[in-house]
Amino acid sequence: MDGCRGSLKYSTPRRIASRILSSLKRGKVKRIFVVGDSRKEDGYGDDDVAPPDVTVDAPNAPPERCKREANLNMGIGFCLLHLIAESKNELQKMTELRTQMETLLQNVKEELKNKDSPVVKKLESNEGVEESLGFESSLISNEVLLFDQSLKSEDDVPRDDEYLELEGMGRLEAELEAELERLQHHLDSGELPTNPSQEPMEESISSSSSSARSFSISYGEVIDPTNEGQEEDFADSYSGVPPFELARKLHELLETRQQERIRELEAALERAREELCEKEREISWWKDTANLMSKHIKDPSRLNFQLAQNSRHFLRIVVFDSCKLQMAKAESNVSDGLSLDLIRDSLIRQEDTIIFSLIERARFPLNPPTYDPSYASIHGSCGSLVDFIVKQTEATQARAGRYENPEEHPFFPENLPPSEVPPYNYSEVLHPAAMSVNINKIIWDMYFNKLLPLFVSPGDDGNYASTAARDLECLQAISRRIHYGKLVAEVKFRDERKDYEPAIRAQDKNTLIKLLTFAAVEEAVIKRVAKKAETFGQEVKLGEDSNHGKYKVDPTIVARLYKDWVIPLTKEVEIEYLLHRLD
Ligand SMILES: C=C(O[C@@H]1C=C(C(=O)O)C=C[C@H]1O)C(=O)O
Repeated sequence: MDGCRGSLKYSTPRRIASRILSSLKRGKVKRIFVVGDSRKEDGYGDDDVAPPDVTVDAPNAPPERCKREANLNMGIGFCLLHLIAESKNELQKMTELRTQMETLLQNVKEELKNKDSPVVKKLESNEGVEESLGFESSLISNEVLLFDQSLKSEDDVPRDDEYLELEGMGRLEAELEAELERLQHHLDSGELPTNPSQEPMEESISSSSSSARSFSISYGEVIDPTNEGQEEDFADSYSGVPPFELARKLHELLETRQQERIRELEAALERAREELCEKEREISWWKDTANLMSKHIKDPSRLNFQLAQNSRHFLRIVVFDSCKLQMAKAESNVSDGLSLDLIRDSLIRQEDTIIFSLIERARFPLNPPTYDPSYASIHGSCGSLVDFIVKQTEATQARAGRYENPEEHPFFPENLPPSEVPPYNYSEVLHPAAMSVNINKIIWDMYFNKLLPLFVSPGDDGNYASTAARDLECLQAISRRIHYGKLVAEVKFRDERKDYEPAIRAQDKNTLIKLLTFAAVEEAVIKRVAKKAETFGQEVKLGEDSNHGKYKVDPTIVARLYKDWVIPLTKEVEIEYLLHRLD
């Protein structure tokens, strides 16, 4: 280090430049010239010096004045050459000094890495630190700082969250610069401080030392004093801002920066998690939709009430449009086989089914426990036994494709499973509005609360499950017949479109009922079902012609069923369907 100190006795390039500038200011040269950046360590050679740009006061000055100025310029030129040569020497020595300092720094680093090194032991044993070590420690801190800055310089533009840190780094730089200036001052004066107590830095040392007491963790290669005594001793032997203080500030800055970064990353992670959940929900939704689409889009006429209940709004719109298109095709096709006669034939045939189902149900007494919700508590089911039977049967039949047929309507459409059988190409006759017409709740209420008590005997024979199964058959037959009103309405609408359309547009139910009603047909239906009930419900005995008025189901009740409920509810379905026929 002695050699280093000796080499620093020379004037610095900065001082040389300032002398030149001050001398030029005293002269008549108006514009100054640049010798070179004195802070550059590699400096300029003679060839590197830019030619001085000298301008005299006036181009047409008297000859004596020009001569004086030429002499002055020459003098300045010689002076400059001399100074440049001195600067070059100075820079060379600075370079050597730097090399020596780097070597020394490297040695200290290696020693610090080695726990048994005498330097560390010296620090740990609180035997004081030589001035040179203080200087090197400062350099180490400086190097760590520069290292950090070099990392930051990878980002050309500092991020917003780095401004705080940059501010801190600026403070550190200022402190280091002050330190270097103090060093420069000593170099200029030809001596280095050997005894810190003689320096006018006691205050600074004192404050730095006290703040360094809170320093507990060393960063990188900075030496960490482990107790107060060490710090004080170290501060005593140090002439400027202690390396501990610089390292502590650097450490705090880095810690703050890392904590902020962690918080940012955690927030980003949380946001990403939420977005992921949302995406998963969306994917699951699209999967459901795709399943429904794949099952129904091939044959939109098979869309039933279940789809109307379960599918999402947009799916309804898509399928609805598809259905409308196919409806137009169906209407233009005269051979779709739809006629009032055929429909009436079907209704007549269904009378048989209804009457036979009533006869079957009449085999059992009322069996009240079948309808008592408190009678049985079946796992996974709530409600009565008949509720359980109907729900389970409908679920099974739904999987078997029953409700793919537009003529079938479930009593519990909620949460019905989809069909698992290959689709059948049912004829596309009805308007899509048919999907939303399901009056099974009314039928359910009518059947259990009004009809059933009329045609079954009171009593309890314990056959509740069979009783419920027979009830379901009656319900399904009656429901099928009543919802056939959609087809009746469609055919009548097509036959007399010009009469129906104004009433539909006006949503005029009374006019629609008048258009739909055929009183003679209704009367014939009622008479026929009564006769069928007599025929189907008679006791057939060999050798006897007369039944003696005993029927399995009272024919008058069957007639009443049709008169009071089946025909009116059929017409209600017709009206509901027609009201949306032009949607
Ligand atoms: C079903 C028809 O439409 C209406 C309803 C009837 C019924 O439900 O049986 C009978 C006659 C009409 O009033 C039809 O004309 O056949």
